[in-house]
Parts: sequence; structure tokens; C-alpha cells
Amino acid sequence: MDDPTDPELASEAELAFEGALRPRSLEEFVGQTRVRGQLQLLLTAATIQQRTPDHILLAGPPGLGKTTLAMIVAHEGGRPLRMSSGPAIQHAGDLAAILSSLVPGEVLFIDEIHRMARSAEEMLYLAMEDFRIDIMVGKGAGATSVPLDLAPFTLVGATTRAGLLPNPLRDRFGFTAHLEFYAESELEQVLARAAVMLGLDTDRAALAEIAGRCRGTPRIANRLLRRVRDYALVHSGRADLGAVRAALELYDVDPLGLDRLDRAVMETILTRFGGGPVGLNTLAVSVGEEAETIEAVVEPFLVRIGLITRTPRGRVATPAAWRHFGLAEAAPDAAAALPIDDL
Ligand SMILES: Nc1ncnc2c1ncn2[C@@H]1O[C@H](COP(=O)(O)OP(=O)(O)OP(=O)(O)O)[C@@H](O)[C@H]1O
Ligand SMILES: [Mg+2]
Repeated sequence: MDDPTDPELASEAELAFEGALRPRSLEEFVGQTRVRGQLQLLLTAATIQQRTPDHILLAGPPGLGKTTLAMIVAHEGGRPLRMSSGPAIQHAGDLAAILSSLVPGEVLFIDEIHRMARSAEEMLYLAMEDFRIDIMVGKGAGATSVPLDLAPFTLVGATTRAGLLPNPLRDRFGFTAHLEFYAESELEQVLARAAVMLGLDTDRAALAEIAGRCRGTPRIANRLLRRVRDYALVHSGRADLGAVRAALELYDVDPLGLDRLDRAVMETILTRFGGGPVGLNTLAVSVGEEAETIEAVVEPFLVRIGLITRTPRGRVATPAAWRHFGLAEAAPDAAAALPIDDL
């Protein structure tokens, strides 16, 4: 089934459209005021001193604008951009090939940097600090390491799991930007811009409704807007509040913006584990999803909207969660008797 919130299922045309919607400058970039100010200062200082900006780590849940910001860093400084990702760098040699071909001032973007191979990580330490790598030549006793100077570059790393990065790597970034979920007013701005680009006949109430249901995430906002556009196209032609409500109901996006996976997680905690506490791995197995996805994608949002809290003994549903799902809260001792595996 087409899940409008699943980035993996986006068609090529939709991905192209997502690209077209990306803001090109810090000024166009909506929200993240703090991060924007921090980045602006870092880039301007580098320009004044005519040097490459410090390395930047962008951390936060999917769809909040990490790739977009990496592109902006390159674009604002008029620098070329090379894009790679952790899973594509499985050997130190993969990284050496990229690093040795960078031109002076280039921005190297490594997405999902927490998934890079260990051996490559170690090579990156030296490259980030001294713009130099050591290349091993030969094998066994005769092997020697040959130093190779690199062009000065700016590394922009992105991760949904900053906690998984080894400290030596994290410490070599001059600045870490923690992206936050967006406020509804900010999402309305994102949507208004996209609606113009889509040529949609819509209004503020309709956009506000979508803004309230997109998990604080611009990518989801834009995706839901496209489903609303479809609905309007097939029905009345107008993307008004009625069209938004009908389209979002059709795609299973509830009034809080919870999607199927969010609801599966909540229902598991509430009904199978009496409200918790329940450990991450148990939860992942119960809903048939990877623990990493639950921790990086589902949980931050559920915590943010106050449906669960994290305790030393596991995840616990809040009274608001019981109310949202229309259930009576389980007795506390029933919860305590359930198995607790991990955190
Ligand atoms: N601040 C913003 N203003 C306007 N649009 C935005 C903003 N942030 C993100 N978007 C939109 O959301 C989409 C997703 O953003 P982006 O690809 O940068 O997210 P990401 O953090 O890299 O996600 P992932 O972790 O999945 O790679 C972009 O196409 C862009 O149109
Ligand atoms: Mg990205």
C-alpha cells in the first residue's frame, strides 16, 4: 500500500519534485532559526578570512532538512559539492578515492555518516584535521604508508543517530547543528511555498490542517500536500479543508499526524504491554520493525508530542496516549509484571 509518509516509496517524479522544492539559500530556508544563525556566522567568518568553512555535522530525524542544508552550505559559498553516504563507503579505499579527488574548497557531504566503515572513519580523522591521509602501499612486512596531501575541503556529515558516532569523529566537527521538529506556523510557510509551485487552489485553513498532521517534518508536509493535490484533482478541484480531511483520512494520517507505524508502536505499548515500561528491542520485534528505525524516526516524535516518555526501565505511555487512543489506563501493577528486556 502507498504510505505517503514513507520516503522509500516515493516515485522518481516525486523525488524530482522534492528536489525542486529545496530552498537554495539560508534566507529561503524556513525555521531552525538557531541553526540558521549559527551556520550563517560560520560561513560568513570563513568568507572574510578567505578559508574553507569548518566541518559541520547535521544531526536530527529524517526529513528535517539535512541534505538541503548541506546543499545550501555549498551554494552560499559558491563551492562545488560532492555527495556520498556512509553505506557507500565500506572500505578506507572508497574514502581515499573521494578525498584525493576533491578540488580546493569543495564541500564533501557524507549522508548517514554513522554507517561508514570503521577503517574509513579512522582515515577521516586525519583528513579532517590535517587535510592529509596515509595510503598503505604493498602488503605484509613490506607495506609502507605514503602520506598524501589533500585539497582543503569542508566536510558536512549528516546523521539521524549522532549518538552512534565515535567521539573522535564527533569532536573533529567545528560545529554540530541539532535540527528540531518544525513548529506548525513554520510548516505552513513550507506548505504555502510548495502550494504555489504546485499551482494549487487552496487556503490557509487547509494548509494549517496539513501542518498539524505532518509530524513536524517538511518532507512529510510536502508529501501530504501532493496527496491532497491528487484528491482535489479528482474531486472538487479545490484543495480546501474538506479535501485535506478526506485525503488524509484516506491515507491513514490521524489528527495528531500519527502514521501506521506510530500507531502500531503506540498500540503495542498500550495494549500488549499495559502502557509499559517496554524495552526498545521488544517493541521493535513486536511491531516487526528495526530498533534503529523506532529509535531514530518514531520515538523522537512520540516523545515530542507527549505520548511516551523514556524511563530507565523502558518506554512508558503517558495519560495523553491513553486518551488519544480512547482506552482506559491499565492498572500500574499489571504493567510492572510484564517482561523488561533492555532500554
Ligand atoms: N527548512 C525548510 N524549508 C523548506 N523546505 C524544507 C526545509 N527543510 C526541508 N524541506 C523540504 O523537505 C524535503 C526533505 O528535506 P531533506 O532531504 O533536506 O531532509 P533530510 O534531513 O536530509 O532527510 P533524511 O535524513 O531522510 O536524508 C526537501 O525536499 C525540502 O523541500
Ligand atoms: Mg537527506
